[in-house]
Amino acid sequence: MKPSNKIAVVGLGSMGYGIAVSLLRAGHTVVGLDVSETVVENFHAAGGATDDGAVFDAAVVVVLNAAQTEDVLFGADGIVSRLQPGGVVVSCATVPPQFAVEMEARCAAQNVLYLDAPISGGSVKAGLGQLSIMASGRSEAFAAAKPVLDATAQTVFELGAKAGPGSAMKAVNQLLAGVHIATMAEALTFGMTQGVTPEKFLEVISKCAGTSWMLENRAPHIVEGNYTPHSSVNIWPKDLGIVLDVAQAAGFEAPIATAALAQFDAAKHMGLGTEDDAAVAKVYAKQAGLTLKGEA
Ligand SMILES: NC(=O)C1=CN([C@@H]2O[C@H](COP(=O)(O)OP(=O)(O)OC[C@H]3O[C@@H](n4cnc5c(N)ncnc54)[C@H](O)[C@@H]3O)[C@@H](O)[C@H]2O)C=CC1
Ligand SMILES: O=C(O)C(=O)[C@@H](O)CO
Repeated sequence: MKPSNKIAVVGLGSMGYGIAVSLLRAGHTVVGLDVSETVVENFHAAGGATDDGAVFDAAVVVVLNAAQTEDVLFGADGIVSRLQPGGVVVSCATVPPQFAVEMEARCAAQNVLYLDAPISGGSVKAGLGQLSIMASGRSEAFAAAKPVLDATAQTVFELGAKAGPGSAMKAVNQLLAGVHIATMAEALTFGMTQGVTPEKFLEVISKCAGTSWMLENRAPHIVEGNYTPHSSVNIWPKDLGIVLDVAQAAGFEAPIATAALAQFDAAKHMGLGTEDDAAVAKVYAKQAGLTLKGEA
């Protein structure tokens, strides 16, 4: 790609918005696309370019799931048809590995490269251009995506020469991440039954061996009673569903991931799907008759 590239970012949510801002900061011309007009307008105000209909060098796709990704790539006005020959799709949503394999083949049929590029680090690191990216794809896809990766990632793991291994590694991460969030909520509310306040839990356990990245990232949301979604409850039935589907296909039992999924499913059924995933604590609080900050 040229020094200043024309890049589309499709999906300006918790992760995509920060990715788009990081690309702007690196000097690229960035068109932000989303079904929400409000976030598109916000991105324009932050320096996003107007879509003039011209072709893109790269499209970074950061929508929620596989169905949305497929629609964005190949549906009506699909972004693949807007890429120049040899342009690249950087596919960042968490999707099943086999889906990534299929998208790579369909892109190749239209002379477009595909990088399987799931992300980790949360919305703050997305905005700072400090994500970890678990990437796999052809060397040409890595080369075409380099300006995007340089602007958005602290660490790019090159996990294979075809799509699939990137998403497989992301599934491994999601097994841990989902279990860690649910376990943090379980321990925090268990502590409340023993007179340990959420504030004291966060202060003490974050400095002890039971801590985790997710505990330190998500427990403050419970302490503050602020469930504005940085990563929604709805992500977890999807991601742990992917984990368990992959596990089942491999003949592998994952009982702890299964238990965590049940807690996120319960949160979703309580109407908490669009809240921050720390709201899984409300499932435990309800069962135990506890009141969390911000709850009536
Ligand atoms: N939030 C997080 O901390 C992390 C999320 N992820 C993954 O990244 C992906 C994005 O996650 P979030 O940003 O949290 O989701 P989000 O729900 O905040 O953002 C998704 C955005 O895509 C937009 N969208 C949906 N369909 C569209 C379409 N057809 N065309 C244009 N825009 C469309 C939505 O309006 C929304 O703004 C997911 O696959 C998630 O699992 C990965 C790592 C961290
Ligand atoms: O950052 C990650 O890795 C994650 O998948 C979570 O923050 C889930 O949304």
